[in-house]
Amino acid sequence: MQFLNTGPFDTSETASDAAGRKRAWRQTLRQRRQSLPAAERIAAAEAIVARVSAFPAFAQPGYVAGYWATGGELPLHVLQLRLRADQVWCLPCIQDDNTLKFAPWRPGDPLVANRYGIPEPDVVLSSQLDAHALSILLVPLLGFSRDGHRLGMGGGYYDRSLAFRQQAAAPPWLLGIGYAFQELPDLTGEDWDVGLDAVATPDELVICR
Ligand SMILES: Nc1nc2c(c(=O)[nH]1)N(C=O)[C@@H](CNc1ccc(C(=O)N[C@@H](CCC(=O)O)C(=O)O)cc1)CN2
Ligand SMILES: Nc1ncnc2c1ncn2[C@@H]1O[C@H](COP(=O)(O)OP(=O)(O)OP(=O)(O)O)[C@@H](O)[C@H]1O
Repeated sequence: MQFLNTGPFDTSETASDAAGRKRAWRQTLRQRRQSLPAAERIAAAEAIVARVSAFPAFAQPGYVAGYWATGGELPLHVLQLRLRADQVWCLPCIQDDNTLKFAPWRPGDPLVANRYGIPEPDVVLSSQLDAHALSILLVPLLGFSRDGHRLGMGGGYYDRSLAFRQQAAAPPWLLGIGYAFQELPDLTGEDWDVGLDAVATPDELVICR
């Protein structure tokens, strides 16, 4: 069992201290993300296009999973508009077993709200793709470290759906998306965490391994 008490933290930190630290980070970062001025959010949506495009795997054709930005998440609609003809934009769909599948979505296609009120493509299960079928996933995050650790919303959806990447090489490539202020140098991993291959912020593309 691996705890979060590595690095500069007191080595006597317990698992519940670590959980409390993660909770505090989540609260602070959610608030900071929500309160970002609109002008910065707009600039970020533009700037992220060049950063994602610099990721070598983005040159490959195939299914690109994004997300429908909510709660102050970095918006991806500019990126979606700039996809090439050989790339198909997909959005995550939460399953009954708390994993994610992914469905192609273009503006105008029907949407339905999931359990958190986030829009998902309104398509039958047989039209939804398993994460294995994707060439790249743009993964939403609350926090990240330069070595590819990710702090998410706490539902474990991405870790559960991408567990196979702990043993298998890409694709799908996992590219975290966030603002530079979401970097947490002291973020460490849990046993079930699936590492990110890279993180794109409006300022830079960080290759994690
Ligand atoms: N845009 C987007 N879509 C996504 C994710 C995401 O992080 N961002 N997910 C990434 O996993 C999945 C959904 N996971 C989520 C997990 C928690 C909450 C959330 O708001 N939790 C509230 C409690 C809400 C409730 O219980 O009803 C909270 O933490 O306060 C939202 C989405 C799939 N789709
Ligand atoms: N592969 C897995 N199998 C079963 N449960 C898992 C798996 N991965 C994560 N979980 C569960 O999900 C819970 C939340 O994990 P974690 O706090 O790492 O979420 P997160 O990555 O921040 O959330 P999200 O992916 O939804 O943004 C954990 O308590 C863990 O029990």
